[in-house]
Amino acid sequence: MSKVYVFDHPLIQHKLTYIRDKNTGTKEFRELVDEVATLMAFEITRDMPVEEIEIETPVTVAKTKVLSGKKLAIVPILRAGIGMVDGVLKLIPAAKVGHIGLYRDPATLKPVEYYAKLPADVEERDFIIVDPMLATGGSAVEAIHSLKKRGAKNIKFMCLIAAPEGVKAIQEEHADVDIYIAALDEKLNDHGYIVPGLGDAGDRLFGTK
Ligand SMILES: O=P(O)(O)OC[C@H]1O[C@H](OP(=O)(O)OP(=O)(O)O)[C@H](O)[C@@H]1O
Ligand SMILES: O=c1cc[nH]c(=O)[nH]1
Ligand SMILES: [Mg+2]
Repeated sequence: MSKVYVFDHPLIQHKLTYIRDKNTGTKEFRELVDEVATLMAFEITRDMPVEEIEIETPVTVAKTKVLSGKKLAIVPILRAGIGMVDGVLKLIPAAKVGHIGLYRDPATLKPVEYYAKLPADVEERDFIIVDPMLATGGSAVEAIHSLKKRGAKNIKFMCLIAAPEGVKAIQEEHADVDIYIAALDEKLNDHGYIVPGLGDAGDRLFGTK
């Protein structure tokens, strides 16, 4: 069963409050999403493998640790996932970036894939899918299928706000994928929006409404 990690760090919760606030404008919304993505990347990389090397400090020779070079890729679900990419890359600049284009049909709420481009060495990489919202879970489940179909084996899913329905959908379809969220909200409304949520993440990031 997928594990669910809720990052309830005070800095993340504080910034999330202003992300949720309807009076927060596009510029500030984008900056805050970027900052929270960096803070979440710090937590999500806690289990990254390290190896010991020997270096010389100005004082002596020391055995010390560096990342062991595990290959990573970040995959935003277009469009809204784009808002989280730079924040993650600040901490993991060597990661490659793939893209999965999905939109949720407003009538059926089903995801429609319109684009997919991943790094060539898919099978050698660990993947972090990023998207601010996990609502019905349709988009996340489809994006994970899309990555697995192309050879990805080790996948994590990271989002800002999740509804219980979305968490359940990933757990039922992809029990091997752990879920990392900043807040677990109450429910979905009749239009499939997360309550209390933050509204439409893509529109708020890109100013399209
Ligand atoms: O869990 P689900 O019910 O599938 O909903 C979540 C999806 O909805 C939003 O994307 P949207 O379809 O609004 O596309 P956009 O990013 O282009 O705005 C969001 O960014 C997720 O990808
Ligand atoms: O609340 C929601 C649900 C899906 N997509 C969004 O952007 N917001
Ligand atoms: Mg949207």
